[in-house]
Amino acid sequence: MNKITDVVMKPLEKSIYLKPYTMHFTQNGQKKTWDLLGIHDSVAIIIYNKLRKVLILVKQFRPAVYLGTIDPQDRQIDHPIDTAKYPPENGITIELCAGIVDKQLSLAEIAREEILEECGYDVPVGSLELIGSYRSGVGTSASVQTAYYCEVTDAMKVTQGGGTDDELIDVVEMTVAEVKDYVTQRDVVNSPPSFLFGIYWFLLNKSSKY
Ligand SMILES: Nc1nc(=O)c2ncn([C@@H]3O[C@H](COP(=O)(O)OP(=O)(O)O[C@H]4O[C@H](CO)[C@@H](O)[C@H](O)[C@H]4O)[C@@H](O)[C@H]3O)c2[nH]1
Ligand SMILES: [Mg+2]
Repeated sequence: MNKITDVVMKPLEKSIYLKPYTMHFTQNGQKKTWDLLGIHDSVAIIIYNKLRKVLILVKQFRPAVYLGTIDPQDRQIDHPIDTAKYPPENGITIELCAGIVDKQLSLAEIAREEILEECGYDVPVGSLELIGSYRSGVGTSASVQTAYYCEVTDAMKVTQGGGTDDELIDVVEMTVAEVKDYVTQRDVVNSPPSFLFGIYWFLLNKSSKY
Protein backbone atom coordinates (compact mmCIF):
# COMPACT_ATOMS: atom_id res chain seq x y z
CA MET A 1 0.00 0.00 0.00
CA ASN A 2 2.54 2.53 1.18
CA LYS A 3 5.82 2.13 2.98
CA ILE A 4 6.09 3.91 6.33
CA THR A 5 9.64 4.66 7.59
CA ASP A 6 11.45 7.13 9.87
CA VAL A 7 8.71 7.36 12.50
CA VAL A 8 9.38 9.64 15.47
CA MET A 9 7.03 11.36 17.93
CA LYS A 10 7.31 15.13 18.48
CA PRO A 11 5.29 17.41 20.75
CA LEU A 12 2.28 19.06 19.06
CA GLU A 13 3.20 22.64 18.23
CA LYS A 14 0.47 24.22 16.15
CA SER A 15 -2.33 22.48 14.30
CA ILE A 16 -5.26 23.45 12.12
CA TYR A 17 -6.78 20.01 12.85
CA LEU A 18 -6.74 19.90 16.65
CA LYS A 19 -7.04 22.53 19.35
CA PRO A 20 -5.97 21.27 22.78
CA TYR A 21 -7.69 22.93 25.78
CA THR A 22 -8.28 22.46 29.49
CA MET A 23 -11.88 23.23 30.45
CA HIS A 24 -12.22 24.67 33.94
CA PHE A 25 -15.65 24.36 35.58
CA THR A 26 -17.44 24.06 38.88
CA GLN A 27 -19.67 21.01 39.41
CA ASN A 28 -21.88 20.95 42.52
CA GLY A 29 -19.65 23.60 44.06
CA GLN A 30 -16.43 21.66 43.36
CA LYS A 31 -13.81 23.13 41.05
CA LYS A 32 -12.74 20.74 38.29
CA THR A 33 -10.74 20.62 35.08
CA TRP A 34 -10.89 18.40 32.00
CA ASP A 35 -8.29 18.15 29.23
CA LEU A 36 -9.78 17.93 25.76
CA LEU A 37 -9.38 18.48 22.04
CA GLY A 38 -11.46 20.60 19.71
CA ILE A 39 -11.70 18.84 16.32
CA HIS A 40 -13.73 19.23 13.12
CA ASP A 41 -17.17 17.73 12.69
CA SER A 42 -17.34 15.06 10.01
CA VAL A 43 -19.48 13.01 7.64
CA ALA A 44 -19.33 9.27 6.93
CA ILE A 45 -21.05 7.33 4.17
CA ILE A 46 -22.11 3.70 3.90
CA ILE A 47 -21.74 3.04 0.18
CA TYR A 48 -23.34 -0.01 -1.41
CA ASN A 49 -22.74 -1.02 -5.02
CA LYS A 50 -26.10 -2.63 -5.69
CA LEU A 51 -25.04 -4.00 -9.07
CA ARG A 52 -22.18 -6.08 -7.72
CA LYS A 53 -23.62 -6.41 -4.17
CA VAL A 54 -20.54 -5.07 -2.40
CA LEU A 55 -19.92 -2.42 0.22
CA ILE A 56 -17.43 0.23 -0.88
CA LEU A 57 -14.94 0.91 1.92
CA VAL A 58 -11.60 2.65 2.35
CA LYS A 59 -8.29 1.44 3.67
CA GLN A 60 -5.59 3.86 4.87
CA PHE A 61 -2.64 4.27 7.22
CA ARG A 62 -3.82 6.02 10.38
CA PRO A 63 -1.01 7.49 12.52
CA ALA A 64 -3.25 7.53 15.61
CA VAL A 65 -4.06 3.84 15.19
CA TYR A 66 -0.37 3.06 14.71
CA LEU A 67 0.51 5.00 17.87
CA GLY A 68 -2.06 2.88 19.71
CA THR A 69 -0.13 -0.27 18.80
CA ILE A 70 3.09 1.05 20.39
CA ASP A 71 3.86 0.43 24.09
CA PRO A 72 3.85 3.71 26.06
CA GLN A 73 7.54 3.27 27.03
CA ASP A 74 8.48 3.09 23.33
CA ARG A 75 6.65 6.32 22.41
CA GLN A 76 9.11 8.79 23.86
CA ILE A 77 9.64 12.14 22.18
CA ASP A 78 12.53 12.13 19.68
CA HIS A 79 13.16 8.38 20.04
CA PRO A 80 12.72 6.73 16.64
CA ILE A 81 9.98 4.10 16.62
CA ASP A 82 11.30 0.60 15.88
CA THR A 83 9.24 -0.33 12.83
CA ALA A 84 10.56 -3.90 12.94
CA LYS A 85 9.07 -4.31 16.44
CA TYR A 86 5.94 -2.33 15.56
CA PRO A 87 4.93 -3.03 11.95
CA PRO A 88 3.32 0.05 10.40
CA GLU A 89 0.81 -2.24 8.64
CA ASN A 90 -0.89 -2.48 12.05
CA GLY A 91 -1.89 1.16 11.56
CA ILE A 92 -3.88 0.38 8.42
CA THR A 93 -7.64 0.51 8.98
CA ILE A 94 -10.77 -0.35 7.07
CA GLU A 95 -13.32 2.45 7.38
CA LEU A 96 -16.39 4.00 5.87
CA CYS A 97 -15.69 6.74 3.35
CA ALA A 98 -15.54 9.84 5.58
CA GLY A 99 -14.29 13.37 5.75
CA ILE A 100 -14.05 16.43 7.92
CA VAL A 101 -16.39 19.40 7.59
CA ASP A 102 -13.92 22.10 6.62
CA LYS A 103 -15.83 23.86 3.82
CA GLN A 104 -18.85 26.13 3.57
CA LEU A 105 -20.98 23.42 1.97
CA SER A 106 -23.96 21.44 3.21
CA LEU A 107 -23.14 18.18 4.99
CA ALA A 108 -24.69 16.24 2.09
CA GLU A 109 -22.50 18.15 -0.42
CA ILE A 110 -19.40 17.36 1.64
CA ALA A 111 -20.45 13.69 1.74
CA ARG A 112 -20.91 13.73 -2.06
CA GLU A 113 -17.40 15.18 -2.50
CA GLU A 114 -15.84 12.58 -0.19
CA ILE A 115 -17.49 9.74 -2.14
CA LEU A 116 -15.96 11.15 -5.33
CA GLU A 117 -12.51 11.96 -3.90
CA GLU A 118 -12.01 8.81 -1.85
CA CYS A 119 -13.99 6.19 -3.80
CA GLY A 120 -14.32 7.61 -7.32
CA TYR A 121 -18.12 7.48 -7.58
CA ASP A 122 -19.94 10.58 -8.83
CA VAL A 123 -23.34 10.48 -7.14
CA PRO A 124 -26.21 12.97 -7.20
CA VAL A 125 -26.48 14.70 -3.82
CA GLY A 126 -30.19 13.81 -3.73
CA SER A 127 -29.33 10.11 -3.63
CA LEU A 128 -27.82 10.41 -0.15
CA GLU A 129 -30.06 9.03 2.57
CA LEU A 130 -29.54 10.71 5.94
CA ILE A 131 -29.09 8.17 8.73
CA GLY A 132 -28.37 10.52 11.62
CA SER A 133 -25.75 12.34 13.68
CA TYR A 134 -23.92 11.30 16.81
CA ARG A 135 -20.96 12.28 19.03
CA SER A 136 -17.80 10.89 17.48
CA GLY A 137 -15.99 10.91 20.83
CA VAL A 138 -16.92 11.82 24.40
CA GLY A 139 -13.79 11.49 26.54
CA THR A 140 -11.20 13.73 24.95
CA SER A 141 -12.62 15.13 21.73
CA ALA A 142 -15.73 17.03 20.88
CA SER A 143 -17.29 16.64 17.46
CA VAL A 144 -20.39 15.46 15.68
CA GLN A 145 -20.41 12.97 12.82
CA THR A 146 -23.31 12.74 10.39
CA ALA A 147 -23.85 9.41 8.63
CA TYR A 148 -25.41 8.87 5.19
CA TYR A 149 -26.30 5.83 3.11
CA CYS A 150 -25.73 5.83 -0.64
CA GLU A 151 -26.30 3.24 -3.35
CA VAL A 152 -24.06 3.31 -6.41
CA THR A 153 -23.61 1.46 -9.68
CA ASP A 154 -20.51 0.93 -11.81
CA ALA A 155 -21.82 3.59 -14.24
CA MET A 156 -21.17 6.21 -11.53
CA LYS A 157 -17.52 5.18 -11.15
CA VAL A 158 -15.55 7.98 -12.81
CA THR A 159 -12.10 7.70 -11.20
CA GLN A 160 -10.05 5.26 -9.14
CA GLY A 161 -10.63 7.36 -6.02
CA GLY A 162 -7.78 7.35 -3.53
CA GLY A 163 -8.20 10.75 -1.90
CA THR A 164 -6.84 14.21 -2.66
CA ASP A 165 -3.39 15.78 -2.35
CA ASP A 166 -1.31 13.85 0.15
CA GLU A 167 -3.99 11.29 1.03
CA LEU A 168 -3.20 7.66 0.16
CA ILE A 169 -6.41 5.67 0.26
CA ASP A 170 -7.22 2.25 -1.17
CA VAL A 171 -10.79 1.49 -2.12
CA VAL A 172 -11.86 -1.95 -0.91
CA GLU A 173 -14.98 -3.89 -1.76
CA MET A 174 -16.53 -6.40 0.64
CA THR A 175 -19.54 -8.63 0.22
CA VAL A 176 -22.12 -8.67 3.00
CA ALA A 177 -20.82 -12.08 4.12
CA GLU A 178 -17.22 -10.78 4.20
CA VAL A 179 -18.14 -7.68 6.19
CA LYS A 180 -20.13 -9.79 8.68
CA ASP A 181 -17.07 -11.98 9.26
CA TYR A 182 -14.86 -8.92 9.57
CA VAL A 183 -16.95 -7.14 12.23
CA THR A 184 -17.50 -10.31 14.29
CA GLN A 185 -13.86 -11.48 14.36
CA ARG A 186 -12.32 -12.11 17.79
CA ASP A 187 -9.19 -10.08 17.06
CA VAL A 188 -9.32 -6.31 17.46
CA VAL A 189 -11.25 -4.89 14.51
CA ASN A 190 -8.91 -2.25 13.07
CA SER A 191 -11.81 0.12 12.42
CA PRO A 192 -13.53 2.92 14.36
CA PRO A 193 -16.88 2.60 16.18
CA SER A 194 -18.50 4.70 13.42
CA PHE A 195 -17.64 1.90 10.98
CA LEU A 196 -19.17 -0.73 13.26
CA PHE A 197 -22.27 1.45 13.68
CA GLY A 198 -22.60 1.90 9.91
CA ILE A 199 -22.17 -1.79 9.13
CA TYR A 200 -24.67 -2.89 11.78
CA TRP A 201 -27.09 -0.20 10.55
CA PHE A 202 -26.73 -1.60 7.03
CA LEU A 203 -27.19 -5.20 8.18
CA LEU A 204 -30.30 -4.23 10.14
CA ASN A 205 -31.93 -1.92 7.62
CA LYS A 206 -30.69 -2.77 4.14
CA SER A 207 -28.95 -6.07 3.64
CA SER A 208 -32.09 -8.23 3.91
CA LYS A 209 -33.53 -6.35 0.92
CA TYR A 210 -30.90 -7.63 -1.49
N1 LIG B 1 -5.88 14.95 11.74
C1 LIG B 1 -5.01 15.41 10.80
N2 LIG B 1 -3.77 15.71 11.20
C2 LIG B 1 -2.89 16.19 10.33
O1 LIG B 1 -1.78 16.48 10.71
C3 LIG B 1 -3.28 16.33 8.97
N3 LIG B 1 -2.62 16.75 7.89
C4 LIG B 1 -3.43 16.73 6.85
N4 LIG B 1 -4.62 16.29 7.24
C5 LIG B 1 -5.72 16.23 6.31
O2 LIG B 1 -6.98 16.19 6.90
C6 LIG B 1 -7.85 15.55 5.99
C7 LIG B 1 -8.51 14.44 6.73
O3 LIG B 1 -9.19 13.58 5.84
P1 LIG B 1 -10.76 13.48 5.76
O4 LIG B 1 -11.36 14.84 5.57
O5 LIG B 1 -11.05 12.43 4.77
O6 LIG B 1 -11.21 13.02 7.22
P2 LIG B 1 -10.87 11.64 7.87
O7 LIG B 1 -9.45 11.60 8.25
O8 LIG B 1 -11.36 10.53 6.97
O9 LIG B 1 -11.70 11.61 9.24
C8 LIG B 1 -13.09 11.38 9.36
O10 LIG B 1 -13.44 9.99 9.37
C9 LIG B 1 -12.98 9.23 10.47
C10 LIG B 1 -13.54 7.82 10.33
O11 LIG B 1 -14.95 7.83 10.41
C11 LIG B 1 -13.42 9.84 11.79
O12 LIG B 1 -12.80 9.13 12.84
C12 LIG B 1 -13.00 11.29 11.86
O13 LIG B 1 -13.54 11.87 13.04
C13 LIG B 1 -13.55 12.02 10.65
O14 LIG B 1 -13.13 13.38 10.68
C14 LIG B 1 -7.03 15.02 4.84
O15 LIG B 1 -7.13 15.91 3.76
C15 LIG B 1 -5.66 15.00 5.43
O16 LIG B 1 -4.67 15.10 4.49
C16 LIG B 1 -4.55 16.01 8.58
N5 LIG B 1 -5.45 15.57 9.49
MG1 LIG C 1 -11.44 10.46 4.91
